[in-house]
Amino acid sequence: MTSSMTETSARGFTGSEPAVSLTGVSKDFGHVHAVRGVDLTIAPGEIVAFLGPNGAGKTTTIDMILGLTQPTAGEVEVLGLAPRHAIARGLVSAVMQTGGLLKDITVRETVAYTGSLFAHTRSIDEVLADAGISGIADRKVAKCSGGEQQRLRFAMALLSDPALLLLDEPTTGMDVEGRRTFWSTIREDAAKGRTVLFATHYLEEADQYADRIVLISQGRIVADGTGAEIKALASGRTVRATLPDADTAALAALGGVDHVEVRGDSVIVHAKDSDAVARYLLTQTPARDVEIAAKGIEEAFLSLTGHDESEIR
Ligand SMILES: Nc1ncnc2c1ncn2[C@@H]1O[C@H](COP(=O)(O)OP(=O)(O)OP(=O)(O)O)[C@@H](O)[C@H]1O
Repeated sequence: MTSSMTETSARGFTGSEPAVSLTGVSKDFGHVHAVRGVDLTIAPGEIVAFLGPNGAGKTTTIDMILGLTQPTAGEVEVLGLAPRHAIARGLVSAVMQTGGLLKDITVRETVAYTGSLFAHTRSIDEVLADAGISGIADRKVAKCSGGEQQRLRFAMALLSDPALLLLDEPTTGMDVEGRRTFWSTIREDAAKGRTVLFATHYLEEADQYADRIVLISQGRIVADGTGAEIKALASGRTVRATLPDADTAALAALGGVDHVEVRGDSVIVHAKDSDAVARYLLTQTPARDVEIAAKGIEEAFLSLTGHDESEIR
């Protein structure tokens, strides 16, 4: 056990409770059902990606874990405590996407200023080193790249030595190299035992940096597994064609077809063997405008949410 985790236990967290426990959690904003009946347990030390398209409910769920918003129904526990209590004990920190930095002070001054707001914190040099920004400690925030500013936010989040770190789309706007450096810093730190939950739109990012991916769509968990398991769901291709009155049963019966959908005059077929579908459409039907595309994550969500939930869990 590291000294930091011993210190964490002194704040009432023994490490035996789940880092995050959501039971039947829903959140409505008026008539918008942002989160619908989510059950999720994250064990201490896991690195979990919340993967989902725009509006899936990722931020709303993270906000509930942070105690920033209350669920309409269900229960949220963080390290066995109500979110607000866990935050008050410094057990949870967050790295959000933007905002919160003063441009005219240096990186070190920013961390020192944040540290001065807490009663007990780790040393400034230690968190700068863990976030990989000791070398730019005297640089003005305004002169830091987007990636460096995110690592500064990460350093600030490390001051309380949280057991749980939440990151909401932390690499938005960063280039590939910036992303890689940012994530290798996070992973190195997480290896010491910190639990990390991050939201992302990118399957690749989730696959590379998380141990487990929770796929969320329209407020529901539609899949939960390793990167390889989730990638298998997102593999295959989509064949689209203009075909009024498509015989969906015949299409669904073709080998390797996962899902058939009709939208107006178009038919959309998700399939492992797209050639067989295209051949069928072009030779056996009056289909026009046949297009084949790799099934991206958005298509995977569509095909997943088109299934009965019990089939894909
Ligand atoms: N304060 C609010 N008032 C009304 N509707 C809201 C509010 N916050 C979120 N929503 C709605 O709830 C749904 C889920 O939003 P949320 O921000 O959680 O999704 P997300 O997965 O984080 O999306 P993104 O990737 O775009 O950040 C959306 O339909 C959104 O418009």
